[in-house]
Amino acid sequence: MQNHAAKSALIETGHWISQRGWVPATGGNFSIRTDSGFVVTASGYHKGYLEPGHFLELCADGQITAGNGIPSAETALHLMLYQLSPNTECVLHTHSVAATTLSRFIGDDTLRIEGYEMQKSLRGIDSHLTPLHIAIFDNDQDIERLALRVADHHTTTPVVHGVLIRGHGLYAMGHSVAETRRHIEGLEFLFTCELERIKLEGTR
Ligand SMILES: CSCCC(=O)C(=O)COP(=O)(O)O
Ligand SMILES: [Zn+2]
Repeated sequence: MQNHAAKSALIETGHWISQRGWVPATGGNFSIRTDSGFVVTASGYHKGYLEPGHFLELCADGQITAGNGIPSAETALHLMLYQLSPNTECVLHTHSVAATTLSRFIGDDTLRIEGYEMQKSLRGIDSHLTPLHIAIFDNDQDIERLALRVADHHTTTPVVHGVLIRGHGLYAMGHSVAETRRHIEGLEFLFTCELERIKLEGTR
């Protein structure tokens, strides 16, 4: 994809994600793999109101080649996800209430989801009986260290659809912008269902 088309796709994706309440304030960041490297959102902007000037262009090794401002504070994690999965074309990071609270409630390092038809919204899953495992990493203000922890985990348990950062949000990935959006939407739905289920079970 060319840089111009990538920025347009992320602006439209930002509207869509923001309308769902998944990127409040300045939360979240987005990127796409391009013909010349990557396009990533600049740091500190509201992702529902992105403009063409709110992006940085990076070359394949992550160095800035064009754009104003500073790249997202979480760029290192985006770059690591592309490095781990050569077929990944887009990474979308959200700060939804469901992803933030569920990742804090689950004390384990994995969220296990099973029994939902909507698991089939994720690439490679064709039954509600196929267990879905989403890794949860403790949050860290040192994003390069966090990215290395994700890489270390990936060596034994490949990251396929995305990861949760505890008390922070979701990183979703896909082989196209459309697939990444479908993964975000499917995962957010599943997280909301799990939160509701946990709340209901508490009243039993
Ligand atoms: C209040 S948002 C805190 C930073 C963050 O987690 C995020 O997703 C946005 O950071 P960016 O530098 O990409 O704007
Ligand atoms: Zn974030």
